[in-house]
Amino acid sequence: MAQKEGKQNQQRGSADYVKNPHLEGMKEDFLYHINLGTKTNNLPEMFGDVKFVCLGGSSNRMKAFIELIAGELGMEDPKSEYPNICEGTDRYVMYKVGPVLSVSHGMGIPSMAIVFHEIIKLLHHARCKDVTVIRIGTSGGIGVEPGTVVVSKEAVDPITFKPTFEQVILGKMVVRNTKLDSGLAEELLECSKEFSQFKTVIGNTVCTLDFYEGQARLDGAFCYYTEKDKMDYLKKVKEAGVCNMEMESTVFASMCELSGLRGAVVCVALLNRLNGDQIDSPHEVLEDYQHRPQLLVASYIKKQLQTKAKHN
Ligand SMILES: O=P(O)(O)O[C@@H]1C[C@H](O)[C@@H](CO)O1
Ligand SMILES: O=c1cc[nH]c(=O)[nH]1
Repeated sequence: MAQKEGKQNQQRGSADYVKNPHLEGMKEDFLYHINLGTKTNNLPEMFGDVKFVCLGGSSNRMKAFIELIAGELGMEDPKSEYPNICEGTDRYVMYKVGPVLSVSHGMGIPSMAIVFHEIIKLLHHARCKDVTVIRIGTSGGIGVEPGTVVVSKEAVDPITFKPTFEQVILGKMVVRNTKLDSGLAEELLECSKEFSQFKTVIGNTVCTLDFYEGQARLDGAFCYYTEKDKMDYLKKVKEAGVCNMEMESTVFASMCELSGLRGAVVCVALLNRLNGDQIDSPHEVLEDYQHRPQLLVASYIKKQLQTKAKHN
């Protein structure tokens, strides 16, 4: 059942990020997986100034990102202490410096969806406005050099390569739109020009349910297809304008669309899947690759904040 939800699209930038009448009647909304609540914490005081939320799979990456942001914005903590706001739970981590929130989302669609529901409600309860959300991640490149940063034009499903995300709700299949903010993607691409040490491209991103069979790898625990089947599929993927594959972009984009949040997906390609499946580059090389989307997004945020400050 293709729902019309996505078409009722909210105005981007509006603070009305949640669309749930049930929330109003609740005594407390406890955001269980991030260990924060509307009664337990003063969310407007803690988060009311948030303008950027950056999400990425791993806890260490998101800690490194907040340190980078602190440096870029000249807000370093002399003691280098960036407390994990979600300390009371080990599901996700969250760091904040000025108007930037850095949050881990774990691996895969369900993990991303859970934390993003709670982040959207957090923004709502904190009465945040004009928030931009960016996933900074890693991916498998399709026909691009390892180390290339891909800014997603569209997050597409792995069967039809259309910008849709399917979710089972009340036992029925609901199809949601996953169109990303094209203006934001272009702004990020423009910003990437200052980084001559790596290439940045815009292209579609396939979102899968699995890293191995879901991404046509030959090196999983099970594989019931041939190398030719794999290459035929990856060729079709490439022909659909896809530059990379990862595991969270469609649910992320669909939730941006539903909430009205401006969203982008910026992932580095760790390898070119047309040349292999194993990610076996040296640790330092992978660290350097993983740092690239962070550099680009941190620079973008800095510029946006500087422009805003000039106009105020
Ligand atoms: O957050 P990252 O970019 O690391 O997420 C991608 C997609 C999967 O969650 C994971 C697989 O290695 O990498
Ligand atoms: O190949 C890859 C690499 C990182 N993340 C993915 O989902 N796939």
